[in-house]
Amino acid sequence: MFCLLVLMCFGDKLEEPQIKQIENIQRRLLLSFSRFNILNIFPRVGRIIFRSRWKELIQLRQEQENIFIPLIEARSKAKEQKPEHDELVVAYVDTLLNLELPEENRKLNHGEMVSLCSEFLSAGTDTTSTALQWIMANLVKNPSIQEKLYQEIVSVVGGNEQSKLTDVVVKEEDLQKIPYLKAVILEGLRRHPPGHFVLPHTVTEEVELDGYVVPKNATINFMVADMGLDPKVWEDPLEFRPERFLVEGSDKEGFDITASREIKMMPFGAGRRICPGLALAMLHLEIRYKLVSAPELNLFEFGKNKRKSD
Ligand code: HEM
Repeated sequence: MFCLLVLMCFGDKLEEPQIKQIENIQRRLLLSFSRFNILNIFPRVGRIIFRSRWKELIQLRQEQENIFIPLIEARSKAKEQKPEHDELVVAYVDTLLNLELPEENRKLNHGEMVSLCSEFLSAGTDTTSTALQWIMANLVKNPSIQEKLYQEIVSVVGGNEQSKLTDVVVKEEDLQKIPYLKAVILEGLRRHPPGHFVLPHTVTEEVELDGYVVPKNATINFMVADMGLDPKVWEDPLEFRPERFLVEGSDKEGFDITASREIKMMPFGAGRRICPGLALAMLHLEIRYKLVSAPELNLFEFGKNKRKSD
């Protein structure tokens, strides 16, 4: 997942040592997050009291810039050298290089681009892979669901008992014809959302909600995981039952994951701060799912073998 996002971010297939370097700095920054967060509370005093922690943060950031900026500059040069009509698959960095901030009438500086690339890599890796792990765990636990999904995929992409699914190329447009797969993924996100909360939000004006006054500037959050388990909204909420996401009397999946019509669950948040990677994540979850059916990692076979030995 991380390698894929690095490729999407910087556009070039990097060598493994370079990817490892990026991974290493991202991991160190992420793991130090809670230790550095204290510097955010009283920045001026914090810098003096926690001097060594501040120094460590500056060093890490410098290290991150030293790795990211050459990649951003390389991309900028490549774009200059290649005329517009040349085939250069658009990378996230390209969109940042093109971006003009309308209110300030300027381009992004290198520091801002580094932060945005860092956010892109961190926000998309563990979320998607955690979701995928829960979905796979539930398929192993529920062989009948696994079988139904397997049959649906085979019926769309072809293949029979002898041929391996990996012999068949699954195209993005095939995904539309596999609504049960989408339903399985939605059920995974309901039952085990990777984030139990959204990012902290602030109310811009005082509001009254259910008799409680929420003062202006208060930090608020939402219990995402509990929403998906609310028995008033979901029948047998603890059960893994993808069918609940299929429209009754049809084999189509018809759930609005953007929560724009109603909010029954919000694994990606809701409203204008909704996860900007939602569509990408859903695509990765669907595509990745099929990739794990490679013989050496065959989830379907794993499930079948397990059933036999049971
Ligand atoms: C299953 C996968 C994912 C889940 C469940 C998820 C969930 C979320 C949630 C709950 C938020 C906070 C929304 C809020 O504060 O209201 C968020 C924010 C964000 N997500 Fe995702 N996400 C996923 C994948 C991705 C991917 C693949 C990317 C990009 C590559 C991404 C990029 C972001 C960014 C940049 C933000 C911050 C947006 C902001 O500050 O307003 N996410 N995500």
